[in-house]
Amino acid sequence: MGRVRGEAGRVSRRGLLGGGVAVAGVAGAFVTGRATADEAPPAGGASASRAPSYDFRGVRQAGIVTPAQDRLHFAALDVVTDSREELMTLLRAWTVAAERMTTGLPAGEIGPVEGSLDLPPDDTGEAIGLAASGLTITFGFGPSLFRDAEGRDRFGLADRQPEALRDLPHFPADLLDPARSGGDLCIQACADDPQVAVHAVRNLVRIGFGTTSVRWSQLGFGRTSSTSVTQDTPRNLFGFKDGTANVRAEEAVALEENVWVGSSDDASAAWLVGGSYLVARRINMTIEVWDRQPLGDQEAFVGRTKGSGAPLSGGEELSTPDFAMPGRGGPIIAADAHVRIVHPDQHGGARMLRRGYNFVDGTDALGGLDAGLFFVAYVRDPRTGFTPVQNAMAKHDALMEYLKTTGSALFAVPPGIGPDEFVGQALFD
Ligand SMILES: C=CC1=C(C)c2cc3[nH]c(cc4nc(cc5[nH]c(cc1n2)c(C)c5CCC(=O)O)C(CCC(=O)O)=C4C)c(C)c3C=C
Ligand SMILES: [Fe+2]
Repeated sequence: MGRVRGEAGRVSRRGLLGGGVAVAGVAGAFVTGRATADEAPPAGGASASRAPSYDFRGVRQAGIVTPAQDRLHFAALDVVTDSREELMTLLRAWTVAAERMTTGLPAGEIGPVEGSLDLPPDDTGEAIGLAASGLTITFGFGPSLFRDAEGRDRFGLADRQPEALRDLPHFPADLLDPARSGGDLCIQACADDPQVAVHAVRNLVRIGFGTTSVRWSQLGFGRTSSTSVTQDTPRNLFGFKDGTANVRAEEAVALEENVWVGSSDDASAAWLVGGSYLVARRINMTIEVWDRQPLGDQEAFVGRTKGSGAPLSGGEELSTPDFAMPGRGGPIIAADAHVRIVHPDQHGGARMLRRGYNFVDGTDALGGLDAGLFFVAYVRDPRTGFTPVQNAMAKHDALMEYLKTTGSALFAVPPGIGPDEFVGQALFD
């Protein structure tokens, strides 16, 4: 009791342990490896050894084209107040905390162990000694933030609800758990250290106490996409390279066409221009059944080889698939192969920026792994960029026999912010 508050706000998490260099403030922290969300990644990518940090402020929110980090903690929250002011206050507080944590600082300026012994700390402490670890925090707004289930305007925002921001349709073969679906707000925290990602979400949830409650959350590991040409293609839990044909940070034109909301897209959503839509789908994979399928069948279902990830029509991983090449009794890339069904050629050229993660949430009642892909994709318009692709998959894709979608949500992700702005501010102006 009576302990004097120190200058913990001026000390990095590493500095708190005494093992690192205390920094003079946010601007000076972890300069090495620092990048803005729109920049190409620092040389070497987001390797833990270089421990880069990414600016929270910028033209775009970080965590979209940022080279996909290894770990995810995703949370969907419901707003439990009716007050627009309280919602804005929360977004202001989240902005301050997110900017600090992505720099490697504690969530609050007092810090986890420097404050009064009589008060709860303004940071929970489990990231003491950990670097920024490439942490990005990306915020989104769900359809239910604008209108409740009865269509009532909750916060005076209804006339700003984008046309495209409606609940996703119920797709054939969806087995959705409402408790794992939807949400007024979302937080996507990605980092190369799982504890840093969990710390970020935990502290934002703590700050939101009384204004928000967590609806559902998902941990992920082993990114299943590359979002930069500097990254190797990782593998999903079926053992296949995943992310080969993804939209990359370096593809400026493709990003404008497929990922960023344009100025003429929606008159009621000027606040979203330069942002994107985040589609989240929790897809269980029946691992044990898949593992009993012959290698040749597994490759036929995907349309690529399991080893190199090359299309079955030949070449290397990055070779263009030849969907017309004949095979035995039909095209060599089968009519129901995943890469054929979802290919942009089948969907008016629509591409998406995939940013999903593997998950294993223990075992189910039958002893099988409760495991799969937490599919995350950023699209300019889900009505053209996601829904037709998902519908085609649900109806025709050979992979579907091994998939069960248990959670689903859509969020509008506002663009980045300048100095003194809070995340999503333009929605309230
Ligand atoms: C509706 C969109 C998609 C869902 C849902 C989806 C689920 C899903 N995908 C894999 C495995 C792979 N997907 C691959 C490519 C790929 N997938 C989608 C879309 C969805 N996938 C797209 C648009 C693409 C790219 C197609 C192209 O442009 O060629 C691949 C191949 C490698 C790659 O390009 O990434 C694999 C493997 C699983 C296991 C899965 C559900 C659990
Ligand atoms: Fe896919």
